[in-house]
Amino acid sequence: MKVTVVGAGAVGASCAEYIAIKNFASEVTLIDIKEGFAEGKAMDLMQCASLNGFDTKITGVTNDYSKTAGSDVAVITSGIPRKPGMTREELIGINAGIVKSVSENLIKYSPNVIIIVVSNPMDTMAYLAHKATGLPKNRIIGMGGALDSARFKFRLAEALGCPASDVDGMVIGGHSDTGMVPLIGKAARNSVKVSEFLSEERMQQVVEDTKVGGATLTKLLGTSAWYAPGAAVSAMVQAIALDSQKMFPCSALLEGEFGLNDISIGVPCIIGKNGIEKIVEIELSDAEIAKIKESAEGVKKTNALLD
Ligand SMILES: NC(=O)c1ccc[n+]([C@@H]2O[C@H](COP(=O)([O-])OP(=O)(O)OC[C@H]3O[C@@H](n4cnc5c(N)ncnc54)[C@H](O)[C@@H]3O)[C@@H](O)[C@H]2O)c1
Ligand SMILES: O=C(O)C[C@H](O)C(=O)O
Repeated sequence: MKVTVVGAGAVGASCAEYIAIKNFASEVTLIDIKEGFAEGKAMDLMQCASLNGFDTKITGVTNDYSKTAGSDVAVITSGIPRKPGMTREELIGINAGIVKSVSENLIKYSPNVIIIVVSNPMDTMAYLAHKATGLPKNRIIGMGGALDSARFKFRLAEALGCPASDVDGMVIGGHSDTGMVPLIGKAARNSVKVSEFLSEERMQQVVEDTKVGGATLTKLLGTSAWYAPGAAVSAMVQAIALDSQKMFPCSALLEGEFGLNDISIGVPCIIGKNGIEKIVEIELSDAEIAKIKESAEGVKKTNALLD
């Protein structure tokens, strides 16, 4: 499998590194607009091959899309990250133009590619990639929910005093500080609902900490996070490569699912060799439905800025 990662910055490089370490892809091409940057990152990563025991060939290229030809999967991380105090939505002015031109360039050389959109504001950027490319809806996947769910599990494990591997939980809705919907009522520790262990107040704290997970890290780091985002993307690419049929919440173009239309937003999806194999319409409580509808209104407001 050939994977292109657009943007060799913090998230792009982290994603390339995790893909290589997991050793499931034959080739990763990093592409960036900054002269020599992707080449440098690729060389640095390739010098890890003998140390970390991977065979994936990583190459870097400056803005030459012919070198991305024949990619099975492309990950778009190009664009600016937020600074402390900013929202993801404030990035739209710069990132929309980047994501549009990158998507168009990618499909010129890789007509069968599956695109994973990471750049923020991610749900709107995924929607834009659909509009710019006209690709079938299974082939454009927004990454947000996989990361938000990992952060939810981290916060749940912290509250429960247990390893994250004991915990199951999912975040749907928009990938924004206010729009995320952590499904706390369904979260469990080894099949036992977390409400058996945690007070209502503590569960609410977990929900709130999860929703501002990205902002909390941005404040600490001075820019947004990259390790968990890179790991989340690589897990999705792996599910495509191995046709795992694994369920991740992803930003998918909806046509009536969950009562929503003409929007890309986080919902549970089965990921396999065709990208989004299926959107899973899980049963939601009335409160959860109200929250996802409110979240969708927020995403639609941001989408309207594209016009
Ligand atoms: N969806 C998520 O869960 C998630 C998680 C983390 C970061 N992000 C987003 O990902 C994006 C990247 O974050 P980062 O921390 O890697 O930023 P970064 O600044 O470290 O890297 C971005 C890279 O994109 C490159 N770039 C800019 N325009 C380009 C173009 N037209 N073609 C190719 N490359 C181009 C830049 O030169 C830079 O190297 C941001 O928008 C950030 O908000 C999203
Ligand atoms: O928080 C951000 O701006 C980056 C990303 O969306 C994240 O959740 O880490």
